[in-house]
Amino acid sequence: MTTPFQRISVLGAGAWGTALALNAARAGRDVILWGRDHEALGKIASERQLPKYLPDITFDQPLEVTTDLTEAADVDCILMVTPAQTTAKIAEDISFFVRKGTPVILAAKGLEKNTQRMMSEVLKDYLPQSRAAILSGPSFAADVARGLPTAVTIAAETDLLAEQLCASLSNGAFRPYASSDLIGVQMGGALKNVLAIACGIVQGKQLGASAHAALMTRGFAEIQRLAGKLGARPETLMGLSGFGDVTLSCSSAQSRNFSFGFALGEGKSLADLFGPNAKLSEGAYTAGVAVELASQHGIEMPIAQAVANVLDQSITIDEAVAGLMSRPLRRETD
Ligand SMILES: NC(=O)C1=CN([C@@H]2O[C@H](COP(=O)(O)OP(=O)(O)OC[C@H]3O[C@@H](n4cnc5c(N)ncnc54)[C@H](O)[C@@H]3O)[C@@H](O)[C@H]2O)C=CC1
Ligand SMILES: O=C(CO)COP(=O)(O)O
Repeated sequence: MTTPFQRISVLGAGAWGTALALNAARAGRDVILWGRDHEALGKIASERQLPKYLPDITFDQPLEVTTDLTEAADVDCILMVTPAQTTAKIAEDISFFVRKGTPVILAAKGLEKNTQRMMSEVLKDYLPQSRAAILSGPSFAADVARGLPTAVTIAAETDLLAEQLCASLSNGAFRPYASSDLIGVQMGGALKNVLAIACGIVQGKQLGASAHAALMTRGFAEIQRLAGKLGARPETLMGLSGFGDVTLSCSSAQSRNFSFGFALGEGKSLADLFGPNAKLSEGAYTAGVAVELASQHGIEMPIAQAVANVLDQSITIDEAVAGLMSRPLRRETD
């Protein structure tokens, strides 16, 4: 039988970090949740609630919390669950305390701006003594926090480690599948957020269900092209962390990326959407990185390009739609 990692810390007490901490507790693990907001952590510990990120949910598990990174590093396994652009800083802050060989599961779905690094590359640079893993797949934090069922993929460099991590986090409502395709699992998760913004725009602008399905399909082809070029395995992209998460995030208003796009499509301004109470939309950061990577690798990603251009305000949504519809005709599978 695969031995689970018993003592687990979760770095990041937002929606997904808190949901994953609850999930690990349900799996029978000893969990400690690290965050920087004393007040929010206090509410999690004393009232079993996180109103800002998980409204209307009272947790079925008690959670131990800390603001001390040293304590959070003194565990058998770490889950890093803060936004992608913060992974480097947190990995750097904790690096002195993490023991050699500690598995670190990365759950952020994004690519780093400016450096274009995947999360596993960030980890290698700042926490080289750790063993990287990726958790990704169709999983809204609120669903997981409520204990609703889903399945995800956990990738690690060895099958044994991936299986151990799956055994550590699985419970009656959370079914992880093991993989050794770190690139495929993280690229699927990062790129689907860009496509979810595009699909939200189409819905918000009322371009119709046919446009939505066509965009999702062609966007998925783009994801397969870029991720495949970077080394992802095709079967990974057809799995939970690729097709599965595209299906979820591109068709549900529960997705923050989809609803960000929807609001844009309805005519909300970018200034409003990036305002002080803005919800995290990882795709807004990843769009530009995806386009840069595509250009470096000679890959066409017209939908990601259109999202990036709408976000940098170099074109309007109407121009983006017209541009996509007037591209030269070609074979579907080229
Ligand atoms: N919410 C969801 O349903 C899912 C989210 N994810 C991914 O998980 C990652 C985190 O997302 P959420 O938890 O949903 O976001 P969130 O916005 O709910 O929470 C982010 C948390 O990170 C903290 N944080 C931000 N900057 C920080 C810093 N520099 N140092 C320490 N803490 C910092 C915030 O205070 C907050 O507690 C994202 O990459 C997202 O794509 C993945 C799967 C599901
Ligand atoms: O990744 C997610 C679901 O699998 C969450 O998506 P959003 O960040 O768009 O809410």
